[in-house]
Amino acid sequence: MSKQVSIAIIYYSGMGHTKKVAEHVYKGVLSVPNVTARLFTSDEAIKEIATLENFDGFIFGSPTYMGNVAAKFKEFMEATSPVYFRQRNLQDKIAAGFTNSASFSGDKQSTLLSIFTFAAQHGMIWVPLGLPPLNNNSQSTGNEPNRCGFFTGLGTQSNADQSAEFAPPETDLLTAESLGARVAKITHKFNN
Ligand SMILES: Cc1cc2nc3c(=O)[nH]c(=O)nc-3n(C[C@H](O)[C@H](O)[C@H](O)COP(=O)(O)O)c2cc1C
Repeated sequence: MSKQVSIAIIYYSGMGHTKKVAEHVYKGVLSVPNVTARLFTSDEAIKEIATLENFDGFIFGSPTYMGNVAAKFKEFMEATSPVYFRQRNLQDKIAAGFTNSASFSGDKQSTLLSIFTFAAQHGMIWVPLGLPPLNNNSQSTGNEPNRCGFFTGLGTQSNADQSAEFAPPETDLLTAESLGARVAKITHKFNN
């Protein structure tokens, strides 16, 4: 019988949009058999930092604020340093990332690269989004999966004048589920 694996989704969200994306990542993870998952805010993760080594895979998410991860998410990143950087307890775990912001680009790539670098410093194994960007030709409707066109991780877009009740749109939430399912399947394969 294959071993059950566990995934932690750790995110920060100031106004709820990134939280909504995180919840759909979580839903995608749970769609895969023999996988358990837990959603942590970055503050919760800081308080329970010693429990993180029990997870097999991680999906990190932050809104893009001023072209990078939010300061509160950076606090979490730095909190892992004394505990894990020297002990290498997160070495060889699976990792992926997502970010949400108001503009289609909005410098989201910078945020994804910060999350990637964080994972790399811990020796984690990075899983990119794995979906082609289809919103890039004259036939595109703008509702394709990965409509923001990122490869490194997931980028979602929430209109600046819409609350988390209305943004990001359904297509981004489905893309988030796809990332969750992909990370769950790869974590499962890697550990079995
Ligand atoms: C301090 C601050 C900085 C921001 N910087 C950016 C930015 O660099 N690029 C962008 O596209 N949107 C930017 N935004 C917009 C947010 O990314 C957007 O509102 C996002 O949906 C917020 O996610 P949240 O509800 O999870 O906090 C910024 C918002 C704030 C409050």
